[in-house]
Amino acid sequence: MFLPPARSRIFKIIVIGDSNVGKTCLTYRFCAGRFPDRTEATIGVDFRERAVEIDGERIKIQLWDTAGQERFRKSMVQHYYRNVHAVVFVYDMTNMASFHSLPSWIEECKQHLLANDIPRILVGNKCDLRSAIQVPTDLAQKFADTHSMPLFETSAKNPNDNDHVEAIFMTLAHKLKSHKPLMLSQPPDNGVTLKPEPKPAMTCWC
Ligand SMILES: Nc1nc2c(ncn2[C@@H]2O[C@H](COP(=O)(O)OP(=O)(O)OP(=O)(O)O)[C@@H](O)[C@H]2O)c(=O)[nH]1
Repeated sequence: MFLPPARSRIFKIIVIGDSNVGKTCLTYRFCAGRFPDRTEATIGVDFRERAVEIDGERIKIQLWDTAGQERFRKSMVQHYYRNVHAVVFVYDMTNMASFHSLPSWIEECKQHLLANDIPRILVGNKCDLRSAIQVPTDLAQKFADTHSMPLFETSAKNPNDNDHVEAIFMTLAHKLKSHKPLMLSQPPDNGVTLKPEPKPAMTCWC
């Protein structure tokens, strides 16, 4: 008897933070395995997806790369937060203002997310720009502790950090596996224009 293959469970993760902190580059690094050749300011939301295998189960990680610029996100905000399984807050380690913006991103999240127990992580990006770093690790760690989030410092650009970017999203994926995810056969259509990336050939990092 022919049995159709089981559909993968899908987890929706939103990536938020100020404009220019590297949200697009981080999501691209995880889904395509490399730094993008060029990026432009995200308008509304971009969407990337990657299938991974955890403990023998294939799951799909759907990354919602949101616009950091207020004028590009206004009308979209309610769509980002629908059915979210996890949140990644990103700041730029070379830009203190992006770190100081984090409380307002956390507040926005609080206003839109119904469940309080959604996994959240904090990512300081651009650690490759060593001489330009403005946000000390101990300050970021204190902030992360206050908000009960794990902190990761990484670089979407430095190829040596590829494994680290992997680890960040895979840590989330492991956490989510024990949560109750959405079962979807295609990206949700909430009236948002989603731009799927070409499917990269990826293997799972474990
Ligand atoms: N040196 C360095 N530059 C980075 C890194 N990540 C991103 N950038 C650069 O930072 C700039 C902004 O990156 P994006 O990924 O487009 O930033 P974003 O947060 O998605 O910006 P919005 O779409 O406006 O919200 C680009 O010029 C990237 O090349 C990194 O890890 N290191």
